[in-house]
Amino acid sequence: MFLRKSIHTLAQRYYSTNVNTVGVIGGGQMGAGIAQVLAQVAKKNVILVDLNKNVIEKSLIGINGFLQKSVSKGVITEEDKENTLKRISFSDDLNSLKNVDFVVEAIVENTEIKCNLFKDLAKICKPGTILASNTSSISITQIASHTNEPQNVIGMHFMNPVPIMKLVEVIPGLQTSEETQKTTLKLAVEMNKTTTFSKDMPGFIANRLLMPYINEAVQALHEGLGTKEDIDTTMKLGCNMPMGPLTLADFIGLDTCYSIMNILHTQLGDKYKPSPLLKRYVEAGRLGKKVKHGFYTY
Ligand SMILES: NC(=O)c1ccc[n+]([C@@H]2O[C@H](COP(=O)([O-])OP(=O)(O)OC[C@H]3O[C@@H](n4cnc5c(N)ncnc54)[C@H](O)[C@@H]3O)[C@@H](O)[C@H]2O)c1
Repeated sequence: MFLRKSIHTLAQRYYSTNVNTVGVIGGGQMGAGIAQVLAQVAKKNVILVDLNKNVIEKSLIGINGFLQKSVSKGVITEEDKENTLKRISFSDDLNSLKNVDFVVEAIVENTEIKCNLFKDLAKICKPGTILASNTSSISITQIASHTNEPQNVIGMHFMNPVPIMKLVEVIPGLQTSEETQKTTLKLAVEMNKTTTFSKDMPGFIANRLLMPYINEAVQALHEGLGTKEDIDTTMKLGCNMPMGPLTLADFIGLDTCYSIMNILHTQLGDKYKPSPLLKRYVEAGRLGKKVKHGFYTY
């Protein structure tokens, strides 16, 4: 562990950015994880903003719980935990981001809501602030067109759970500058993440490949090809997947899966049509693990 920590400290020194304070918008499962890693690993000051005060409370409990587990396992010290928590502040007011150097947006996967948020951010944040979106599928170029500095807008797609998963997909939009790309890559290194680049196409690389697989599993369940356990166990034990596709869908959030499939369907054609059963689950509010009820009950 010592060696790994030293290599990371060296990489951080070599690649460090001028970013001191980062605003994270959306305190759901992704936003909370991004805020934690920014504060814990990259040692940034973080302002986590969510419109919903209950979510803010839940994020704090979640981050605290994750850090406490790491202390119990001996991965970090009690002091590391306290210092991480001190670096994160919480707000329900977007104006609290007026002095940040970098923003990571992680709100609901909805094109109109994201575009409106970026329009507001362009008015609130100081000129030169990099605005990154953690969108799973929405065009970065389209989001950027709602700001007055599209060169500063970029996709920074983290994987779930953020403190554990190594990858960040980086997606430059049509007008994203080299400078914005460099700073984003450096920030990802400071967070101890590995990066890949994807063209700004629906779903980028990860979800262009993953979502049709999950959707097909839902369709298989819809057609009665097997029970949910049959489908998940077949893929887990038969194909060495770390978890079955329906369990994974519950983990991601069925609303998020459905939104991504809709973007793929609208922009890439009928091959990507969401399964009617996925739609039904979303209509029923059975959104997966985050609400304790999806294909499975938690
Ligand atoms: N869930 C995943 O596995 C995963 C993985 C990678 C990327 N993403 C992407 O990350 C984003 C967030 O996903 P999530 O799973 O964390 O969703 P989530 O439903 O857990 O959280 C979304 C949060 O955004 C907040 N919110 C909504 N509108 C807001 C606004 N205008 N201002 C401030 N807060 C607002 C909501 O209160 C909620 O807390 C989505 O774009 C999703 O596609 C998700």
